[in-house]
Amino acid sequence: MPMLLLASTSPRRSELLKMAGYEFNVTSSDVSEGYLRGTPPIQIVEQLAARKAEAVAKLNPQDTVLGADTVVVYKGRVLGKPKDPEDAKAMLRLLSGNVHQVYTGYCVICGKEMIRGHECTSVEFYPLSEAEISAYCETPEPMDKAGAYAIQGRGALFIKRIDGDFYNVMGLPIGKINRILAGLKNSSKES
Ligand SMILES: Cc1cn([C@H]2C[C@H](O)[C@@H](COP(=O)(O)OP(=O)(O)OP(=O)(O)O)O2)c(=O)[nH]c1=O
Repeated sequence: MPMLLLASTSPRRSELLKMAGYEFNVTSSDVSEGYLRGTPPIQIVEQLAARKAEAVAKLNPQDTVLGADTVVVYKGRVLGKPKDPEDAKAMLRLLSGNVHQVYTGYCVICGKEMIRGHECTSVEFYPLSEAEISAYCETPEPMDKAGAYAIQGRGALFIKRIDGDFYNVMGLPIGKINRILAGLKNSSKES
């Protein structure tokens, strides 16, 4: 039976799909997250999401596959996951007191159909003290998150304002994805 496959090991993406009532399997795509310096963020997240989905779809052509990728962008600088706690501190110093954008690219592949796109959310941080940044970076929370914070975790304390989809910041714009998946179901019923 055709399945929904999430081409992502991100526990947050699984959590959001589960919350939305989907039954799915998780498959790691093992796609390298490299991109060329200077590539626009929209291109980065859409291409990486497509690479992740394509790698899984190739091995599971009968299934519907969802890939996604999230980056944080501050003044044109693309911040992925920090390399180590010092890198995480440097990212948070940049974001402190400022507005940044979070881009999540997504790609859904179902047979010959491929739907890709992105969602952008603006996030404003309160000014953070050096003590706050250091204490946060002693916890594991920032290490596997783009921009070195988790809006859904203790990083919530940094947030002054957001403009856009909260779930997009967590790694998956679930409302939009649900509409795309529902559209696929309806179009397969019609044909
Ligand atoms: C900004 C932010 C990011 N994140 C997470 C979402 C993503 O999981 C992660 C960015 O890394 P990604 O490379 O998008 O995803 P991933 O490595 O976790 O999973 P995979 O490559 O297998 O798809 O940062 C949060 O959980 N909360 C936040 O507030």
